[in-house]
Amino acid sequence: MTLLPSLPETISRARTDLRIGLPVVIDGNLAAAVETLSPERLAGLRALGRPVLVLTARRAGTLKVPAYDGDLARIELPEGADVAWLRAVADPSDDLRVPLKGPLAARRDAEDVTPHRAAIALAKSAQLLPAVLLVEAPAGEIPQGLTRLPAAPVIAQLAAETVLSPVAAAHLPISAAERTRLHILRPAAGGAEHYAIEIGDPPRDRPVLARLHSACFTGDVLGSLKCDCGPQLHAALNAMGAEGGGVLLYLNQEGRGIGLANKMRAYDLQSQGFDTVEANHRLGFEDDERDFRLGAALLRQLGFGAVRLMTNNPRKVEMMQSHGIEVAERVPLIVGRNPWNDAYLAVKRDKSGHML
Ligand SMILES: Nc1nc2c(ncn2[C@@H]2O[C@H](COP(=O)(O)OP(=O)(O)OP(=O)(O)O)[C@@H](O)[C@H]2O)c(=O)[nH]1
Ligand SMILES: [Zn+2]
Repeated sequence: MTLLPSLPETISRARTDLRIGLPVVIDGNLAAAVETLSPERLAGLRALGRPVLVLTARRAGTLKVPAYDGDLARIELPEGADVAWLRAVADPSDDLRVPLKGPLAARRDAEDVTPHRAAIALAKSAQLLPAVLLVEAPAGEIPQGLTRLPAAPVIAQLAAETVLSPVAAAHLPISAAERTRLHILRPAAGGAEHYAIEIGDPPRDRPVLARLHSACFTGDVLGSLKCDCGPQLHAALNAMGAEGGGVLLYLNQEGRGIGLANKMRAYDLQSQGFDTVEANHRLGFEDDERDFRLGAALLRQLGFGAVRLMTNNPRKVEMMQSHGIEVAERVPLIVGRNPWNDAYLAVKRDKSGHML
């Protein structure tokens, strides 16, 4: 291990840089997150060349801008475009109040957009709006002291962040089972930690009752009626306690991987009439940004090879099976329905294929 940062460590630094408003350097381009960009740094980027606003095809689609790069759109900045203009284009919260944001001209020249793709992937990984400003800096004019990253390896690394190291574990009596052990595991690249809640004596020689539970602060902690996460969490723990053994993976993939701030943006859009999928798309995200390979890696790391998976989401079953975990049974987990989440559950059933 040299004293210099590895690629995962550099990515970890880059996430923080983007979140505090610093640009990063990707293959000679400076890239900054629109969400945290200051007027001074916008001026600094403009002094280097002609910045372009990079959006995902999902966000571009809601703005009626063609995504000539397939999954991305590179939008020219009109004269005088300031931080407020950039934010209004990137953030959909005002789309209905200020519907016309254009005209927006998208670049269609065949430049290599790998740096643009890496910048968007980093913004998503930093749980920021997936909108970045990118400018090619003339050689020799890249400011010293900024985090530098290679585009293609960043994309590959972000897609493969499933290596976790156990950090600590302890006995934690909970109401569902007094013999419970909480494990904390940390990814190599310094991203969010994830937890494994081991109930009783979960068998490793036969399919174990298991659940991959995605963090939901609003549901798990505040008892939100907008979703079914809280009741699912406690029903799963209680079932494992009653059975004398099970494992619940608590994956920090809040908001189906977009983070709590973006989930609250999505909730605000939902209060304007969009459904959960439309809201994610309007923000520039996919329906579901989670990487369930994490769950399979965690189960294997804890010595489990076969599960009876408590879920209504067939995609979780498929992902476990395709990543080496035998799913002997899908155990339905239909709880917590109420008038506030009826429509949400219906969208999960009708648009995301959940078995509800
Ligand atoms: N972006 C977004 N995320 C949501 C919304 N409602 C709940 N979530 C998140 O969705 C995740 C839970 O995923 P769900 O789709 O409800 O259920 P699932 O985990 O895929 O499937 P089950 O195993 O059956 O629970 C949690 O991370 C929640 O924070 C929403 O309206 N928008
Ligand atoms: Zn929830």
